[in-house]
Amino acid sequence: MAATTEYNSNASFSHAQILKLSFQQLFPLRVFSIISIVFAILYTLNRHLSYKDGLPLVNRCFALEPRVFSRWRWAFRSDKILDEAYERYKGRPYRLARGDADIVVLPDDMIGELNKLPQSAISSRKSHSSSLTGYLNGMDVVKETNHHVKLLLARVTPALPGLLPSIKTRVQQTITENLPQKEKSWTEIQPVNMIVHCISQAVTLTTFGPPICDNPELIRLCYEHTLNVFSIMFFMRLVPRFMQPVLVWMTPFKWRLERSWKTLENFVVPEVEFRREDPSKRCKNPDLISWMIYEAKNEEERDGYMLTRLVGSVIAGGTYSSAAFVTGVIADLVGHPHFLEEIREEIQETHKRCGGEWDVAAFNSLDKLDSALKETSRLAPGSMLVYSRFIEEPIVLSTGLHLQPGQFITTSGHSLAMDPDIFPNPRVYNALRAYEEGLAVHRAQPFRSVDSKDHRWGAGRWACPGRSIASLVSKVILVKLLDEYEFSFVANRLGVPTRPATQITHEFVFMSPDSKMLVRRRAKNSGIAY
Ligand code: HEM
Repeated sequence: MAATTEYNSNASFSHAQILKLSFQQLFPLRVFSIISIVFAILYTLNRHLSYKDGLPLVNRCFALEPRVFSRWRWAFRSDKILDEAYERYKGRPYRLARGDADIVVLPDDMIGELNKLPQSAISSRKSHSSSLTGYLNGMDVVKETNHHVKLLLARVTPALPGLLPSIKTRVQQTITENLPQKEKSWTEIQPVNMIVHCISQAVTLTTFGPPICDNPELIRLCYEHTLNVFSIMFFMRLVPRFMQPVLVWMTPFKWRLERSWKTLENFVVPEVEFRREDPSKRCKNPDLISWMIYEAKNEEERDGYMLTRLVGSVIAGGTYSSAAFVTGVIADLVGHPHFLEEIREEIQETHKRCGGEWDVAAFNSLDKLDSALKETSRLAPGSMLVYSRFIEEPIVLSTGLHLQPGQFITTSGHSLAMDPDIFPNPRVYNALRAYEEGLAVHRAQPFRSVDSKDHRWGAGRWACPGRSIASLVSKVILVKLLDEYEFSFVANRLGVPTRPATQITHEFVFMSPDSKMLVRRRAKNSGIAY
């Protein structure tokens, strides 16, 4: 037995020795060489897939990193990514991995040069369509034509003074119907959802004209449609492109959007057909649809289905962006009551001066309110990336940087807005910043102007074509609300009244439609009646 034991223990010893030997000898030879080959392949692939233009890459750790990581980091910490990139590369171009595309972020001073390029060289609409996942929510129609953009600028904007009385009446009616009229007690409301009613009234008026613009179903459709378009984009930008066409049908938004496109079609197509029968008589009203039919250059541009899609894209561009913006202005002023008081005084004085006749000149003379609009849009712009474009022809910039067809470019409006060299104490809210910086410049470059240091409307030929509508309608709503109502914050879980949060998802900055505030009617107000 002993011999056997000895034999066995000897045997196990020799096995262990053999194993150790084989491990030492074979592991380095086989496994290490496999690992080395894998690393060599990965290294070569990584180098091969890396860009060769020397631009620093932001938000991707290495070329082979799965794009979904960039998508998620960008979705939830885009402001920090832009802040870090600006700190390292201020004044230099860099490449931003957003997950959906790698975008060259150019310094702001390149915009002048890019604006001089022919229209065929860079496209804003192809870039917007891609960023908004246009192929999933129908926003890709904007790739086909710029008919709507041109007419918003060339026809609707100059018609605004004539449209103002109708805008004011509708805003006043919506406010009276939707806001509580109690003076003694506070009522909790969802301000974005309330203000979106006012904006939708103005958007349907400028887009469709009366009487169809007052159809309650169309007004409701206006903001529901926008909500679905943006919800699809927000969720789908989180998942890889190859999964999007399937996954989108698993969200309720896609089904709702399909229905809202159909309903919009039922409004637009018969209306277009009716107006097309006699454009010289039926396209006289100053509204976008009439102008689009009247000034169409081909059959496609006056086609009812095409116009449905274009109108849908205008509605989506203007509705919630403006509602969230107006709510942001109110929330900022409530958080800084001394500014609110100054602006209320300005409204009261203007009311007296214009004798209650609130025309465009009266709204334009509200220098302090205009300054507050600039400040809120600086701190919470609709999008942190502005001047986003798709390159269509090879371009060599004066710095020697080559831009190739198929590439996306953009600029970071957020980085400029937060640059202390441009806006001192940039994180501090100062409603009168622009007003105090210099009244002459402030008046020459009001809120609706594209000449702003933070490019709140984008820049150049394709800056937001709805900026004058957004600016005027915001003022119409704010004058009435600030003068006639008092707002307050709802207490958080610790009992502290807290401003509704500004949220950032991807590059978009917005206030949730679910956010709440308190409101009551002011006993002492100027009695502004539109
Ligand atoms: C406060 C509200 C708004 C903000 C902050 C805003 C901001 C912007 C920005 C930054 C752009 C991109 C410009 C660029 O790429 O250079 C844009 C584009 C656009 N906006 Fe606005 N906008 C607002 C309201 C409106 C309204 C009310 C309308 C229409 C009635 C509108 C219609 C559009 C359209 C159609 C485009 C796309 C233009 C194109 O395809 O080139 N926006 N907006």
